[in-house]
Amino acid sequence: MITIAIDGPAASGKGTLSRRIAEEYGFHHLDTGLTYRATAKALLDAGLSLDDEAVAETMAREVELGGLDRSVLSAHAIGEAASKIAVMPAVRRALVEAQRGFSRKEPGTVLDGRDIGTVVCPDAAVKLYVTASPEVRAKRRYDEIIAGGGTADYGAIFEDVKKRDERDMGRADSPLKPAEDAHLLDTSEMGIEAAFQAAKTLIDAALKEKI
Ligand SMILES: Nc1ncnc2c1ncn2[C@@H]1O[C@H](COP(=O)(O)OP(=O)(O)OP(=O)(O)O)[C@@H](O)[C@H]1O
Ligand SMILES: Nc1ccn([C@@H]2O[C@H](COP(=O)(O)O)[C@@H](O)[C@H]2O)c(=O)n1
Repeated sequence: MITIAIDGPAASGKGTLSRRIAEEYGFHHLDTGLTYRATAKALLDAGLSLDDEAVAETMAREVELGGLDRSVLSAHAIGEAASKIAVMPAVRRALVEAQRGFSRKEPGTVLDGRDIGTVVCPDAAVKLYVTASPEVRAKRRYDEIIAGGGTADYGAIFEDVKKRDERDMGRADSPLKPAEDAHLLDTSEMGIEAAFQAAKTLIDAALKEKI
């Protein structure tokens, strides 16, 4: 069983890259951000507070990894709520347990998130930390919304990206940071295909070393 751990800040492209890598190697993929989003959505839908850790933990334990729908969970308000409940240790414990179970699937898995290389799968065969400047990430998010037919304000998205970084990097439990043995991949000046090729080169070299 091989696990590839991919971490990085919001809109760095880790999800796009992870899906591509999973397809290339024939591995199962889990976007762990969706597990936080599903927990937050369950609380919002039930009209429950985002501040009650015990209630949030109960919702986290009910998340089904097979039922995560990216199109439903991608709403901005759900992402904001997800990053708020992601600071709660009990929520993280519940979701990390489920994510670790997923990571053991054969023949291999790709998990992306904020704490995969540091907490969820510290023994992953390969760890990548994907990043890009906040300006580039905000522009990618802006382009994504416009391409989907929506309206967007670049300045507001830029502020959101910075706020999300602060919350994810500044929390006490499992803050976003590169694992000590992660390969850094800055895609600020790379397109999707170039980023994939750079990741594949790193993964192939790392896997060869392990054999
Ligand atoms: N290297 C790249 N060059 C240009 N655009 C990219 C690149 N990588 C990803 N994108 C685009 O940027 C947007 C954000 O990518 P993606 O959703 O993969 O980021 P993410 O890190 O998974 O974000 P989040 O954690 O917030 O879900 C998407 O529209 C994607 O197509
Ligand atoms: N391993 C993870 C994944 C996500 N989070 C939190 O969820 C928020 C939403 O994640 P997206 O990747 O879908 O944008 C994110 O901002 C994090 O706060 C996490 O803590 N750990």
